[in-house]
Amino acid sequence: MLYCVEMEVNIPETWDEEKIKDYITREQATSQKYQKSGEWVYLWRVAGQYSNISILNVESPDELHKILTELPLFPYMDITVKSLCKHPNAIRESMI
Ligand SMILES: O=C(O)CC1=CCC(=O)O1
Repeated sequence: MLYCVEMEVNIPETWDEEKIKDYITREQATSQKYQKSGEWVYLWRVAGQYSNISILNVESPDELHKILTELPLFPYMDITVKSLCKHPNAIRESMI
């Protein structure tokens, strides 16, 4: 199942640089684990915003939930999930 996920990051203003660095390092490790497994297919920064657009290819909504809640920054992100299916007018097969 394909999902488009938008994650808007809201780091609390009270965090110091060390704490921010720690979260970002652990966030990277978690997302790269799923990028390497092939479940996290694309990760794009939204230009000019502290947010990303990601495409995930996972077995189920439960698996998507498991991955998203494993992210250290999960409690500090506003997340929007959209389920994707084929567009009838698409001229290319999905590369995923
Ligand atoms: O967009 C961000 O910086 C938050 C994030 C989610 C996965 C990741 O690697 O970073």
